[in-house]
Amino acid sequence: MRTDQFPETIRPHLIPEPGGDLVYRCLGCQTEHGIESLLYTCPDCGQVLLLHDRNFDRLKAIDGETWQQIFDYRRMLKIPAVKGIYRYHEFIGPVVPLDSVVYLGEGHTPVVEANGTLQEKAGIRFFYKNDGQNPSASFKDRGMASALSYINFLIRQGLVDQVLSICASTGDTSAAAALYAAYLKPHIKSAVLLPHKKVTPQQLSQPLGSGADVFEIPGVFDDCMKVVEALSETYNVALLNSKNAWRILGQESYSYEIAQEFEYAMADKVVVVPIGNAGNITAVMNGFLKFHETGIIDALPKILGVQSVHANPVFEYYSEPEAEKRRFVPMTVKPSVAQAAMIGNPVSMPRVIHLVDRYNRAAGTPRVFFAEVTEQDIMDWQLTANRNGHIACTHGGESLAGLQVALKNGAVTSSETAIVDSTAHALKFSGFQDMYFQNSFPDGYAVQPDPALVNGPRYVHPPTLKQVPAPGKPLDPEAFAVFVKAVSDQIAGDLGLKKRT
Ligand SMILES: N[C@@H](CCOP(=O)(O)O)C(=O)O
Repeated sequence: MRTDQFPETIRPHLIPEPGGDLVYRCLGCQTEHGIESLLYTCPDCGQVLLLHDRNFDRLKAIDGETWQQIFDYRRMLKIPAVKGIYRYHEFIGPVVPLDSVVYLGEGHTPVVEANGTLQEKAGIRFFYKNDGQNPSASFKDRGMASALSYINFLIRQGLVDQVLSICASTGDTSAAAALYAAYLKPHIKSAVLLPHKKVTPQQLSQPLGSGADVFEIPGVFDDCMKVVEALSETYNVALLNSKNAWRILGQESYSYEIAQEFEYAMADKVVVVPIGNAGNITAVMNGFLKFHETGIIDALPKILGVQSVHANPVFEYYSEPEAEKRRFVPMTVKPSVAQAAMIGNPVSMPRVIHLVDRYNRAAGTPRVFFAEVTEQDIMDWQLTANRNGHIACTHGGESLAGLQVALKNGAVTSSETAIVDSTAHALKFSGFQDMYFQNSFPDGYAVQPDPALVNGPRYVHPPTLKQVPAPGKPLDPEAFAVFVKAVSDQIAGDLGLKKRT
């Protein structure tokens, strides 16, 4: 559709123009800092930052319904820069001109309703949002598109050049960072730090394939994060973890997409997200708060944050019912199948504390809840989901297991509708499925396979067969006919097939 074919009321807003007045705002001392250089913590007090639009109120001059139409009409545009997370430009990164936007196909991931069997088992109507269908197969691409678009903007203005991006990762962040940095070659090079042997082979292959410098460090993610923080304090590098507030802005698109997908009716919705470094739950709350403040959504949805009992510092913090008595205590994590969330000291914890409070106050009632789940339940629910036509990763299993806990303890009721986050592609974590099927989980995980969920390939080589084909060694037609008959008879027998009459 050409722009002159859109309704007149929408036309002036269709193609976003740079605007807004973004600053870093410190969550500790509230000081604001300019965005001309990349800041990760407040130079005055060391606390984490969020990006704040000092001119946010200008967005309220457009009513909520018109905004809804703007986003809906923008769906039809063929301009790459607004095909991804920048469809919500005014809320994601208003200062970034469209020609600086880096679009690799991120965002607008499918929202898939669970089939009847799975909904019945789960006891609630629910949808998976498959963020594994992003370019590097996780939700981190949303944040990288934002952070790298901003860096690209700085490069184009001649404010920076030859950037070295750096991040600590349990796998997904490094894959996303390396991918987006590779796209901006030669201006950006990337280096990633991974905890040695705590990243799946598929995830390790991703930054290697994108040409990043990959460093493996003894310890766990939290140790890598400390090294990355030290490097970013001492050297001229661009930190790409979600400590970088531009990452949070991009990940807010997850909330905007859910709102748009459900026609902006959020009153009866529950958004379920797993928590690791806590950047995602931060972004999800902040995103919904912005849409609520501008009247784009009718209400704030419930948010359910889920952690494994093996890495549950956020859950532990909120398990103290009296707010004044809560103390955050970083923990030492144990092995978890939700490996991307094996984090004991989430960098966004101060943001979570700040935003949970704001969210609940804006809603006028508690709307943010937390659940902890066992490793066993994570695996069982992941496999159950996938047996019902999904591609949930272990974190998708964790989210679904958390929804069960919330239904049992009454935080969520069966009359609501849940949107469950599968943060990455199931294939990144297929090794855990193998361990489950082969009953080979090391003791630390405490996972025992449910025989009803176990599966494995069956090798078919009937003993009567004298010859079988091999690569480059086809059988002669007669021997091949014997082979086909013997093999198909055995498979038909195994499957209990009846002959055609
Ligand atoms: N799960 C993460 C850990 C780092 O998270 P980030 O969002 O702070 O970058 C990963 O995939 O590495």
